[in-house]
Parts: sequence; structure tokens; C-alpha cells
Amino acid sequence: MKIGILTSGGDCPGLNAVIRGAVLNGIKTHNVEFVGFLDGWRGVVDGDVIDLPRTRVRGISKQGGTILGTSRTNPFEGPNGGPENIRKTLERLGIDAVIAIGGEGTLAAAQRLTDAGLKIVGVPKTVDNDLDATDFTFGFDTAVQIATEAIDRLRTTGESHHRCMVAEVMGRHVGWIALHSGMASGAHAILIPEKPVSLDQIAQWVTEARDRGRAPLVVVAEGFVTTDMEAPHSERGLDSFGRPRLGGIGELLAPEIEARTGIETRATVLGHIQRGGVPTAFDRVLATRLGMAAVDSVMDGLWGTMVSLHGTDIVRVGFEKALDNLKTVPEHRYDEAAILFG
Ligand SMILES: Nc1ncnc2c1ncn2[C@@H]1O[C@H](COP(=O)(O)OP(=O)(O)OP(=O)(O)O)[C@@H](O)[C@H]1O
Ligand SMILES: O=P(O)(O)OC[C@H]1O[C@](O)(CO)[C@@H](O)[C@@H]1O
Ligand SMILES: [Mg+2]
Repeated sequence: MKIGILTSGGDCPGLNAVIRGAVLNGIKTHNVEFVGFLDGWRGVVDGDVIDLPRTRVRGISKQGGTILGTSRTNPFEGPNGGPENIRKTLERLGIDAVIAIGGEGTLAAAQRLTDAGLKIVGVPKTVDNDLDATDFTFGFDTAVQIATEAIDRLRTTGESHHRCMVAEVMGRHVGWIALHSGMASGAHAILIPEKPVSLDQIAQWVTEARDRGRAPLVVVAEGFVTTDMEAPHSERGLDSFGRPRLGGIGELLAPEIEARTGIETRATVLGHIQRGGVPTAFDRVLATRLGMAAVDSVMDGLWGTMVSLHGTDIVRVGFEKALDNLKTVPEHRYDEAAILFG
């Protein structure tokens, strides 16, 4: 048996730990061989693979990024795309099954290919933590840790200058990173896509914090909209899948806050720093377990399912469960955090 592994969509700390977990379990428990597709679905469509012997995954669980590379290639496009061409390519390469590690886009593509008869098992991945049917995704804990450390630093310089600091974190559709890093760093306002808030309300929280002698700290997710905005702020065109590139809401908010409160305000965008570098121990363990479990799913022929964290157990769920809904921040989690605002 030969299994092909791919990593697709935005990268995420822990991808390499998944690959290592899969290869080690596959070799030690099931005596299977592995290849890696280069650059996500691009490698599947082009038949571009490398061998993944045990020596190739040695020591990689602590490495950020992905040794296989990633892309936002659509496997249904191009002269070699689509299920029939991919089936022929896999046959030519002697690959019996595919493990696709990715977010909702990658898993949606995997679902369509599985529906067309291909043998694919998924591993959920996203720093945003927005995939449903799994309690956490690996990469999220690392992103929160990085964001929290950065925000702690913004805090001390803000305090020295009696400034309001605005920290912008990732989160296209959901505010999990903002919620957790904001709560961990004691933010006076946490602004998330799920909860539009007026500029006057933000200014009120900032003023309250200043009046208590604090240097106000605002954490905002890139996908946040004020009650006056119709869509998330985007000033950098579209990504390769045609979606607006987000980022810059912090710089938009800073002068508005300054104008309303009279407090000098600075914005910092953390950006891709949140996706780089070594994964936390939590993410390494979660990713390793998911990789191992994905191989077990392949051996059980569970095509069209992904492995997922449920409590402390790794379970198997259908792609559709993960894709039906985004896992947004529930109202009660926002309300709980909001007790600390101002
Ligand atoms: N419904 C779909 N059908 C076929 N291909 C899709 C579909 N949705 C997304 N894809 C392909 O899968 C690629 C990966 O999806 P996407 O860019 O959303 O990354 P992801 O896996 O969701 O990770 P993230 O969004 O967290 O970075 C997309 O660029 C696109 O080419
Ligand atoms: O710059 P890239 O790689 O297109 O990805 C940015 C997007 O990826 C994410 O980090 C994860 O989906 C989003 O929060 C962000 O909008
Ligand atoms: Mg996506």
C-alpha cells in the first residue's frame, strides 16, 4: 500500500508533525509506504511527488511550515485537473490513497473528489480554528501564543507612552485568535467578525480604561466590521482563489479612536508572524495524533472522513459535518469576555 500526503491552503504550525505522525504510524504499525505531493493539490494534478521514507521525517515535528510546500491550486482546474485525470495520475504513480491536510477549502475539494470515487481521508488544519466538528485545530494554540507574546510587548510600550495600542490579529471569518489572545493579554476591547460594534462603543471602552489610569489595549481580528461597515476592510486585492485579501482594519480604527478619545493611538498588524515558526507542545501532540489517526482511517477505508479532536479523543467525522457550518465564537463566549472590556 502506498499513501500520498498533501498540505494545502494557508500554512500552519504543526503540518510537519502531522506528516511525521502519519509516516511513523504507517511504517511501524501498517507497513505502508508514503509519498508527499508538492505544493498541495498542484502536486496531485501534476503528479509531482517526493518519497517520504522514515529518514525524511526525522525531527520535523518541531519545524514550522510544511516540508511539502503548499498552494491554493484548484484540483478541478487546468488540463490535468478533475477526478478522472487525477485518478489516472494516482494509478500511474502507484498511489492507493490520499491524506489531505487542509482547511475548509481543501476539505471541500477533497469531498468533491471523494464523491467522484477517489480515496481520500482529511486532516483539519487552520490557525483560525473555524472548522466545525473538531474542538480545536492544530496551529491555533501556536497562533494564540505568538499573538499573546506580541500583545504583551505592545502593552509595555503603550504604557510607557500613555498610548492606546491596537493589535490586529488573523481571523477572516471568526474571532477565535482575537478572543483568546485578547483575553490572555487583558485587552480592554476585543473586536471580532461575529460581533459588529460601533466606533462610539470602542471609544467608550478606550476612554474608560484610560480614566482608570491604564494604557488602553484593543485587539481586533482582521475580519471585524464596525456597525457602519458593509464588508471587512480589504486594500490588497484578491488572493489566488479570488477572495479579498484582508488586513489593515487596525490602521483604519486607530485614527478614529484617536479622534474620538484624544488618546494617541498606534496600530500593529501581526500578520503572518502568527503562522510562522515552531508549533507549541500542544499543537505538536495534537498534530502527531491526527497524522497517526489519519493512517488508521485509510487502513479502515473511511474515505470522505476526517480525523478530529473531540474532548481528548481523536474521532472520525464525515467531511460534510466539518463543512456545513463555520465554527464561530458563540455569543456566550463573547459576552463572558466583554465583562472585562473598558
Ligand atoms: N469548493 C471547492 N471545490 C474545489 N476546490 C476548492 C473548493 N474550495 C476551495 N478549493 C480549492 O482548495 C484550495 C485550498 O482552499 P483554501 O485556499 O480555502 O485553503 P484552506 O484549505 O481552506 O486553508 P485556509 O483557508 O485555512 O488557508 C483553494 O485555493 C481552491 O483552489
Ligand atoms: O495571506 P494568505 O496566505 O493568503 O492567508 C491569509 C488568510 O489565512 C488565514 O490565516 C487562515 O485562513 C486567514 O486568517 C487569513 O485571512
Ligand atoms: Mg479556507
